[in-house]
Amino acid sequence: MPVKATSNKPQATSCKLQAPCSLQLEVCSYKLAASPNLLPLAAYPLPLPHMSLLQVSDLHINAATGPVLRGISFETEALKNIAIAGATGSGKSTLLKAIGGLAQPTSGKILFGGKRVLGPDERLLPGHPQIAYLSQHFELRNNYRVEEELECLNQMSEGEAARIYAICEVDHLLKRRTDQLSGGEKQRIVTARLLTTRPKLLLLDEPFSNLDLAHKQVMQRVINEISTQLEITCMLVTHDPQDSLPWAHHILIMRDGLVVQEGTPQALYHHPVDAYAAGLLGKYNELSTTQADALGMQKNHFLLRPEAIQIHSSGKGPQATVEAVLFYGSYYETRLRYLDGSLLVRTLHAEWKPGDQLFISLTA
Ligand SMILES: Nc1ncnc2c1ncn2[C@@H]1O[C@H](COP(=O)(O)OP(=O)(O)OP(=O)(O)O)[C@@H](O)[C@H]1O
Repeated sequence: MPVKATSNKPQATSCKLQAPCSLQLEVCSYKLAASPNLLPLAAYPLPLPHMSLLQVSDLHINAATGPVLRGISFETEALKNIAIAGATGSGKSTLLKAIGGLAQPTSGKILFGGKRVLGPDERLLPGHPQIAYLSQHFELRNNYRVEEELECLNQMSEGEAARIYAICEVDHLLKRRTDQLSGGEKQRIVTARLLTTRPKLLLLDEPFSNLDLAHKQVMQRVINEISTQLEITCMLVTHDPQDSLPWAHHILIMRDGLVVQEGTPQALYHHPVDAYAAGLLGKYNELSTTQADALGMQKNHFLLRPEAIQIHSSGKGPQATVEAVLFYGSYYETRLRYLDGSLLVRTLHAEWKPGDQLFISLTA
């Protein structure tokens, strides 16, 4: 019987670093039965090419209110784009924070380049030197120039930093004050600031959630360049399948603190384990037995994507009545009344109107 994650948010504490400048770190604090002792700072060698970049094994995080992560295991290689999808409260942010050393595991292991990632209870300064976490709640100091903000964590030469600023499309903003920026510009500056610390893994927590289409497209371009030009592995939490499907090499589907399915975008889109997984990656129809039988499908219960059904104005086969036709720019969605339920069908053209009787079949 799965344990439901609670709806209480974690205690996010802000840890202000003073030197060389202040940076907000989001650290999750959980009440643990026993906190491990402080361990000495470890050396962080780069992972060898044959090694997994990241290995998460049986990761559990318990909050005072109940389990948040309940035994997560997966591994990934360098330069594979990983997307994490899941309903609100399924544990996506907590997983990212644990990977970044910002949330303390209750049990289980996170290895980065073969070495254990220490949690915030085990390090004086929470976080991992080669893992950067871009929070949904990033901050810039007020009344500073962008170039001053960017200097604060910079470990790079002038030329290298200039490349980062160009990739993040902030090079034209360097002389601006931080209170004269849009949300999207601020986000790219925080991203550039993180990149000047030379991370090997960049964790992006819903980076598109507050952006309009134009800023979103810029950020998508920036993220692509970060992995291709800078060779930094990116892991992205997103609610939108339009962000994850074309970008990811591998997707993790989370539910109630568990990874319930993982695989390539194609495998997950076409073969979801259940309606929950199907719904996270796009629209779907869940056919009744009657509907499935009439379409010649064997199973009692069947999930069908809207584009897996064809509409014909004449012919033979099951009939359906048009209820609504919705225009989405590059395609139409037609809602049909079909036997004991409805059906959503995606088409490029729509020559029919509500009330029309049509024939349907499965796409070959
Ligand atoms: N420190 C904590 N104490 C208590 N509950 C917590 C704590 N951290 C997380 N939770 C709970 O665990 C669940 C998972 O939270 P998390 O923020 O990781 O989910 P999420 O999938 O990222 O959600 P969203 O998509 O809304 O950002 C939520 O129900 C949250 O309230």
